[in-house]
Amino acid sequence: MSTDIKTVLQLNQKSEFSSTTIPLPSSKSESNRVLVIDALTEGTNKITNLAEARDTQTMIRLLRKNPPVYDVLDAGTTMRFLTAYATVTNQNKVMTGTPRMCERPIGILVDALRSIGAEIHYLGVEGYPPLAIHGLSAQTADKVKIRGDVSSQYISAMLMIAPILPQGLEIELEGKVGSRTYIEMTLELMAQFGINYQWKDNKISVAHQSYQATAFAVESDWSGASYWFSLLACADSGALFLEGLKENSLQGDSKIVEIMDHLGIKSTFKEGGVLLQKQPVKGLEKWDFTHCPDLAQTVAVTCAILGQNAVFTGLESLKIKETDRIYALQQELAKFNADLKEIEPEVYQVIPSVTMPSLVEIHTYDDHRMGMAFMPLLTKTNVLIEDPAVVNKSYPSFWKHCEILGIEMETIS
Ligand SMILES: O=C(O)C1=C[C@@H](OP(=O)(O)O)[C@@H](O)[C@H](O)C1
Ligand SMILES: C=C(OP(=O)(O)O)C(=O)O
Repeated sequence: MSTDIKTVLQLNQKSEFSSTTIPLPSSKSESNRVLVIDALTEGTNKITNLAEARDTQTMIRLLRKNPPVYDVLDAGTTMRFLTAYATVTNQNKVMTGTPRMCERPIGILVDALRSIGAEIHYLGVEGYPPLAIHGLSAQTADKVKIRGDVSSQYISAMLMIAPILPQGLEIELEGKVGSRTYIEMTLELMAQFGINYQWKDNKISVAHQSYQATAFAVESDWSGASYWFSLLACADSGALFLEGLKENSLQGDSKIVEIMDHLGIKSTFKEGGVLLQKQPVKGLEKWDFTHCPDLAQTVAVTCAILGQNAVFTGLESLKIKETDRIYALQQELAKFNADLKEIEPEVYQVIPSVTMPSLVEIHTYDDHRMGMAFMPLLTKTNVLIEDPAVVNKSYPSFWKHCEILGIEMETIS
């Protein structure tokens, strides 16, 4: 997605942040779900606060224009959710995306859809996009087994189309289930649009029924909020008010409150958002990211800066996201003499930085979270972020929000 012209953002060192309000973006995970639900609802919903994220804008554009080829660019949820949507609405559709998207597996979802009667062909490598969908003319099964340890997005995709299927659907989750909070988000949103479901042990059942038109306002994005928690944790002093966040969120990444409580941030929920203040660092010994994988980069960088030798588990899915995030973290942490070291299979330890160069240039690997997670390094040194527009995937106003905080920056082409 990056251009050939190398654009770099220079962030000048700064370590104090006066009490400032940050207007967060809306959640792309919630937005992309309600857009699919909306497309499957017969009446008219009133949906507000949809995300500015490119992933969401792509979803809106594809649903509105309905082209024969759904090019989702690098949006995982858009790829997985629209594959199921195009199938259940019995359309002929080619699903494609960026070269990286065509390396992200989709075979588990395709198998699940085929097992209920869908006709789907691979146009390139078996198990990966691009795909040709030829709809679902008749439902041939009402039960499906899906393994839960690769991506929860396959399960969310099947759940959202389940009420539309003439026979409904029972999904049996096989093995370890990762990103469970995202499955819960899907079900909770479906319930808000009138859908009844049952989740007992490893089986989720959804009978045939209709989505009910309703009003829904998308919440602010907890994943995007995590970078501001990290910035304050790494800063010498200050306070921040993050607008629009609610304590009882549908988003599992609200776990950042608990994680950052160990890393020197006190969070107080108030009318209209959450106030972040500094408190003594209690220390983070270990954390399991199985259900909040998108926080791993934020917390790894924070620990590396704060001298925390934390042990991380539950990082398996990071290798198949926008980039191999484990490799990317290891490469970029090394630039300031830190590491994310695999100490046992699938167990990683943050090796914090002891000496900080006077300038660190961060490569972003076409991954928005690489660009944003390394921003807090500016509390310790000058930072160059390559391809700053990478943040557009989830948080296009990220650098504008850095400016609100008085972070000095300069774009160099
Ligand atoms: O359903 C969702 O909105 C998401 C689920 C997670 O993916 P996996 O289920 O692949 O871990 C997460 O990493 C992604 O950013 C958004
Ligand atoms: C992994 C992510 O998104 P997706 O899988 O939807 O591309 C993300 O936003 O960090």
